[in-house]
Amino acid sequence: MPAKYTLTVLTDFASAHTLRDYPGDCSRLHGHNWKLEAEVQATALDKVGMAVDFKVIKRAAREIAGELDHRYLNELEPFTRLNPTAEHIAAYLFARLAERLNTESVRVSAVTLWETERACVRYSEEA
Ligand SMILES: Nc1nc2c(c(=O)[nH]1)N=C([C@H](O)[C@H](O)COP(=O)(O)OP(=O)(O)OP(=O)(O)O)CN2
Ligand SMILES: [Zn+2]
Repeated sequence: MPAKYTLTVLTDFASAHTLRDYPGDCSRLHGHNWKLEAEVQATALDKVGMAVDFKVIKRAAREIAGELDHRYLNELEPFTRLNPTAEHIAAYLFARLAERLNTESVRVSAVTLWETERACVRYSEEA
């Protein structure tokens, strides 16, 4: 079995949302300090001995999360039509990160999105 390295970086953003059709108080405007864990897997190291520089992953995660920072998520695509649940936000962040970071030897393998200190969702596309 080939070697596999899993790298994880953590970033955060603050944003507000309302959950449409939610039968409870989350249907009212409220905010979260979201924590995003971006997980990247690689099977090879470069000549420095890195799978991928943490800085590269951090920059991508910060820039993409930054677009959601201090925003009302329901006003942003794709959350004008997709409910901004933790599940949908995690899937969105996964797709954006994969688009930016995936190469022949590096793949975004999972995104874990913490909505509160006690609840998170992990999104991946593993079989
Ligand atoms: N599966 C999901 N469940 C919930 C989501 C979600 O995105 N996916 N979102 C919410 C709300 O956004 C809500 O703001 C979170 O509330 P809650 O988990 O109840 O957090 P609290 O810290 O306010 O509640 P405690 O009960 O004190 O932990 C709800 N569910
Ligand atoms: Zn919420």
